[in-house]
Amino acid sequence: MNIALLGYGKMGKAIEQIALKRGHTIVIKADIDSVYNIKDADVAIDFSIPSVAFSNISTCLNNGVPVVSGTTGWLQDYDKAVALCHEKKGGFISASNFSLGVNIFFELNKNLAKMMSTLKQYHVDLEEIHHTQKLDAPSGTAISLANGIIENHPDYDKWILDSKADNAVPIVAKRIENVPGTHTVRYESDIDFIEMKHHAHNREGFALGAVIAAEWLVGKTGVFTMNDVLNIG
Ligand SMILES: NC(=O)C1=CN([C@@H]2O[C@H](COP(=O)(O)OP(=O)(O)OC[C@H]3O[C@@H](n4cnc5c(N)ncnc54)[C@H](O)[C@@H]3O)[C@@H](O)[C@H]2O)C=CC1
Ligand SMILES: O=C(O)C1=N[C@H](C(=O)O)C[C@H](O)C1
Repeated sequence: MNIALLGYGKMGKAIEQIALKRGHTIVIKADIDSVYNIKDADVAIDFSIPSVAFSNISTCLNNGVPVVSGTTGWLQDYDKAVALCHEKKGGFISASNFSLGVNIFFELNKNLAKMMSTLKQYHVDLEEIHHTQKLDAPSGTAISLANGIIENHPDYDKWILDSKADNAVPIVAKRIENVPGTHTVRYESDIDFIEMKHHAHNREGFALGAVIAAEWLVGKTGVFTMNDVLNIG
């Protein structure tokens, strides 16, 4: 496949390595202010920055190029991207986290929330730790985990960052040099706690998942998630 990388930072470079190993060709490496013809690509993979993600995705969909989006922090425009994809009969996958491990963790989180939904003695907390260059907080993955709890536990209907409130899943965001991404879900009672943690050793899992999603998306029409790609959940 001919792949366009929209964003050639830490993730763009990690994706390039995996894509080349899997026999693909990188035809566009677009970063800030790059000029390119997106139609040169069979599929685009956007790992850029929150303020440009929607514009990059729109460029792809308006030109008939399927697009995989890993950028986080642009959720306010997600519904517009979905509408544009349907209007143009394009292909679009967005995920807060493309790694297989985190997608399994998402399912465990939903199941644990269901089990906890009648056990009022336990209270949930989320923590995410990322490198200090990260632009958004909380992480997209932490928001997905919080939503998994909200959908399955009647005591929670929103999330809150670095604070506490009734009916809110509290999320603490920490920034520490060189951490690729660590997420912890913890249920605490007066007697004990139960904790689930996903720790990425490096960015390889995110990059591999994004390339697998791109391979899967080509030739399909619609809006998809990683559950469709991995057939889990
Ligand atoms: N969904 C997932 O599995 C993962 C998502 N991410 C997300 O991906 C995004 C990128 O992460 P990193 O590569 O670590 O960040 P990064 O800061 O290393 O790279 C982002 C790149 O986008 C470039 N950029 C700025 N304007 C652009 C434009 N108009 N078009 C194309 N590129 C432009 C920047 O110059 C920079 O090189 C972040 O939002 C991060 O949260 C990161 C890892 C995994
Ligand atoms: O910015 C990152 O690095 C990461 N961002 C994603 C997120 O916001 O959840 C995924 C991963 O944790 C790495």
